[in-house]
Amino acid sequence: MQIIGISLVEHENCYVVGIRPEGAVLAGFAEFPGGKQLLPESTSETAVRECREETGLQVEALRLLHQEQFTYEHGEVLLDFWQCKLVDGQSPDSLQAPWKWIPRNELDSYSFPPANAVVLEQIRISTPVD
Ligand SMILES: Nc1nc2c([nH]c(=O)n2[C@H]2C[C@H](O)[C@@H](COP(=O)(O)OP(=O)(O)OP(=O)(O)O)O2)c(=O)[nH]1
Repeated sequence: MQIIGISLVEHENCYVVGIRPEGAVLAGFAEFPGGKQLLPESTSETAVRECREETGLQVEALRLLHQEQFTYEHGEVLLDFWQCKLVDGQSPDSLQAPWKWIPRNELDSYSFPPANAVVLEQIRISTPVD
């Protein structure tokens, strides 16, 4: 099973969202920044590292919002979804294209992979952190 760390980066009621590229598994689906755990890092470290590598944003992980085990055709994954915020001094404008800040109430209009359903509902009913 693959262990995946994912960043749910919230800032002023918006979240960082991308579209999975051609050639990737689940190409064309929306995604939060994340990827495979590289031992010996923890999944919160994975989430922070992948966010920096993929989006240019330096974030800190606040808490594990949800853990989801899911079986895709390409294999079984364990997804750790970490609620994250920008570190002090990190401008939201540093977000690299094609990633975007998407308002919470617009997340519904994106097609995320099925393993994201529960965490998306949690985000929908949660209170903004800042
Ligand atoms: N990043 C990300 N992956 C997700 C989300 N939802 C979801 O089911 N996944 C799945 C798709 C993949 O099976 C797995 C992430 O693996 P990946 O292949 O993108 O990881 P990676 O960036 O380390 O990949 P690579 O460098 O080896 O290509 O998690 C999500 O919101 N974000």
